[in-house]
Amino acid sequence: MRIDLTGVSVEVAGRRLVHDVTLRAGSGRMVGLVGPNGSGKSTLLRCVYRALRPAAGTVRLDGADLHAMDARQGARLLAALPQEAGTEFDFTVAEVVAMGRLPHQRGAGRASAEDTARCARALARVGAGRLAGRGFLGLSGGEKQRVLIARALAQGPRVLVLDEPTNHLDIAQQLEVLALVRAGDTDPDAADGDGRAGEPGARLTVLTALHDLNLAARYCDELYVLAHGRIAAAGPPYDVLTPELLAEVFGVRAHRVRHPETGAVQLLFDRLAAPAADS
Ligand SMILES: Nc1ncnc2c1ncn2[C@@H]1O[C@H](COP(=O)(O)OP(=O)(O)OP(=O)(O)O)[C@@H](O)[C@H]1O
Repeated sequence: MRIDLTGVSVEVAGRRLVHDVTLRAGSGRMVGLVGPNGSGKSTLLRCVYRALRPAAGTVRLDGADLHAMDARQGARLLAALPQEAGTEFDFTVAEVVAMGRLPHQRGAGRASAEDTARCARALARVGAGRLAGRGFLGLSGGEKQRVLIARALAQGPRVLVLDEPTNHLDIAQQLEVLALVRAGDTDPDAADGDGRAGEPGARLTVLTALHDLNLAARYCDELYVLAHGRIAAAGPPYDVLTPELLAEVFGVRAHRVRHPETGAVQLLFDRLAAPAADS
């Protein structure tokens, strides 16, 4: 499923934080949103997963206006993992993952045997099946993140929106979580409450904010760079992450080197002189 943002601007408390963003993630593509702290990544993503409405512009899934859909319809197509997501109540892991099935349930929302099986499958896919009976609040940051990804997968979406999914993860977990998301496909048994099945094995479309530029370049098909709430550059990762752009947007001097075994490009960074402090 394709996601198109066209001329999206976002305002919070009367202040325009995101200006005129046009972005496309083609069906099955993984698109990264990178940019310095405060550049507007979370604000833009909040608009995509409908925590905010755009002040201008549209967000479309295969051409259909996401903000015109009812909440359940939208939640069957798009699942999100917001930054600092979680729950303040001490639910079990199985209960947290089961929340992903709510958009598919009718009336009082009783879980069917199929819902339960899909939740177990989602937990197994993220390698967290053994955590099902544990309390969510007692998990480590990395375990919580896996469980929340399982909840998003259990939702049976076509599109995943992730805000810094590697936050709090050690390096091995970062690589594993991104590989998991990258390889994610729509659940082949994803018949929803209307009996509509996802295309079997179709790849999920992923839009994710990431801070680590090497990880973003390694896992994403395309990158969009945000600076001061506007798109500064977009395209294939190493076309976008030029030394000039990295100096201008991130204030770093970048060197490209090759991984000695795989030959993959790696970026090394040095801080450029910090800009003069505000007077
Ligand atoms: N509710 C709010 N009220 C006022 N300003 C806000 C609000 N939310 C965000 N901002 C401001 O909007 C700007 C963009 O914030 P946002 O969180 O979208 O950036 P970000 O690129 O995700 O940053 P980070 O990389 O640090 O997570 C920041 O200057 C922030 O202070």
